[in-house]
Amino acid sequence: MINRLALIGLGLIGGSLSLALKERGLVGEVVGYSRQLQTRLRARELGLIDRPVDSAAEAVRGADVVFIATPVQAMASVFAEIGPELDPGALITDGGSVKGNVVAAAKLSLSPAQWGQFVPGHPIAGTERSGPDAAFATLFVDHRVILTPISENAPEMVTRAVDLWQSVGAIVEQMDVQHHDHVLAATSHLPHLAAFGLVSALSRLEERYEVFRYAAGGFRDFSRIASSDPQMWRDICVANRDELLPMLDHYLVELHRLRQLIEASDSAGVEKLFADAKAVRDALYRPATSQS
Ligand SMILES: NC(=O)C1=CN([C@@H]2O[C@H](COP(=O)(O)OP(=O)(O)OC[C@H]3O[C@@H](n4cnc5c(N)ncnc54)[C@H](O)[C@@H]3O)[C@@H](O)[C@H]2O)C=CC1
Ligand SMILES: O=C(O)C(=O)Cc1ccc(O)cc1
Repeated sequence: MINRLALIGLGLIGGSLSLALKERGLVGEVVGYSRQLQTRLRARELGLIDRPVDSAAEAVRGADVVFIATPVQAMASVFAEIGPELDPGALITDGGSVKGNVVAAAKLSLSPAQWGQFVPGHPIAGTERSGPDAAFATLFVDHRVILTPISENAPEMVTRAVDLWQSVGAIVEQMDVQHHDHVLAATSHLPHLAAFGLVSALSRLEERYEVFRYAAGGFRDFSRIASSDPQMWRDICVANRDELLPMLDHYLVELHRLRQLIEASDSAGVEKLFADAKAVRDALYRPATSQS
């Protein structure tokens, strides 16, 4: 049971965690801060928080759990601001999609004792929607959450972070920071880059209106995540550039290979590449029915 939860960043992720805890009766009071007053008021209206406050520092005062859910590049200023007000027993954790830059920012701003209270985390659950209105209580159910504990964490702090996420239905795994950023560059950051890039490229075509008018389901599926929040994804791509750029180059090599196969009218080569990719994708998602 959490007595007082401090939520910093009142959007999809922060709001959903709060709703999930509230729905289960696992939290006493939720105090919330988000940069814009309008967001704070809307979060209270929607029942995501009980008490809006005017600063991150004020939010963490007296809180036994602090959850930071701002875009990742905003977290450095949040850590700097909350340091002086943190309770010595508080669990500090976050939901940022990149862990390396968040961990570095926390280390820079927190005192040595507070640094051991910080258990970095990342729920692998979300949607393309953002803001307080996008939050919903079941977001984390049966989804993975990756924790990337640091060596200075007391085991009790890590256990509290694990319990927090398990209590809202998530499946918790642990890995080191660098490995997290490497893997997520491949499975999440690169696909978002590809979707934003495809929509951007098509939108620059002279015949763009016709192109989009005749877009089929495939375009809709592939491009959904290009409706995600631009600021959030700007932060992720820049923060994780060291892992993302080699992954992007790897993808470009594959696209170039595909281009060469098509240019050579190498039907067998194209089919083999597609068949191999289909087998991997089908094995991952095991379609209920096969229609071929
Ligand atoms: N959207 C998604 O599907 C997922 C997002 N994440 C991560 O969770 C974090 C939050 O993402 P969302 O909830 O989707 O974003 P969101 O845009 O819905 O909410 C973020 C909130 O933080 C506020 N904010 C920005 N700068 C701030 C600052 N300096 N101080 C206080 N508040 C500030 C924004 O105004 C906004 O209300 C990000 O780090 C993101 O990478 C993790 C998993 C999934
Ligand atoms: O909308 C989708 O399908 C997502 O992929 C959501 C998402 C966005 C960012 C994350 O760090 C994790 C999950």
